Amino acid sequence: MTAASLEISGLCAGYGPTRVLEDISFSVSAGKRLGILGRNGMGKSTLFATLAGQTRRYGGAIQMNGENIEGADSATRALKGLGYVPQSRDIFPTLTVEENLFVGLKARPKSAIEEAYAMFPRLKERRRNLGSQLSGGEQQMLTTARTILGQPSVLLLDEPLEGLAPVICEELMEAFGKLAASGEMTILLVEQRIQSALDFADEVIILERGRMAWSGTPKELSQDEHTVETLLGVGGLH
Ligand SMILES: Nc1ncnc2c1ncn2[C@@H]1O[C@H](COP(=O)(O)OP(=O)(O)OP(=O)(O)O)[C@@H](O)[C@H]1O
Repeated sequence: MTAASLEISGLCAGYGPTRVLEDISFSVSAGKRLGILGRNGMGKSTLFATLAGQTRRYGGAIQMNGENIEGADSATRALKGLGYVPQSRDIFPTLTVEENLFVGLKARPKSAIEEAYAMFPRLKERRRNLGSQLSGGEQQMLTTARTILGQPSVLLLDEPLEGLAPVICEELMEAFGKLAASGEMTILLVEQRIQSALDFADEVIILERGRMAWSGTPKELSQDEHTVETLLGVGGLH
């Protein structure tokens, strides 16, 4: 597993005739962490779905390690190392935790699921439970672990903390921090919990009505009250 760089330039995309993203350009170096912020409906999930090849692209380029992938279908992008954990926590409800994890292994040996259990020990405790019997936090752990077993070089995490208790959020953010620190993955995180995203990220971008409205470091953002208030709709970060 080796982290890949990601370069997005002039990306325009949407759904059928509806344009959502306009002229999005940014890059993330291999092994770095990008936080993507913005209020509801500003295009964050559409950006991830577009990177994963699940929307209509009107123009622009997506490069992983310098290779253009915007013309490839979703399955090919996944094979090239793009791992996407959607907001919907797509697990198989009628399969057990362990069976769900087997799906993520692709051609890897079954023993590799120990990597998932090392990252999320709760999943090992619940390995014989059905997906439908899991709590929201456990479902998030399962869908994340299943994607990571595929050894992605770029990982897209869409609002992993949504609706979860603070203690579970901490557990997840700690696991993401370890993954990022391993240097084996480039991680893009969409998150409404602004402080969690800022604690995690090396760089941040903010989307506003489908366009890039701001980019900089977490430190620059936390010192820029005007941007925080106008683009994120909150009065301050501390
Ligand atoms: N499948 C779809 N078909 C048509 N329009 C869509 C679809 N999914 C999202 N949209 C529209 O695209 C725009 C951006 O939505 P998106 O879900 O990307 O925003 P978001 O920033 O991720 O919001 P949230 O934080 O609420 O998840 C919205 O106007 C939304 O209504």
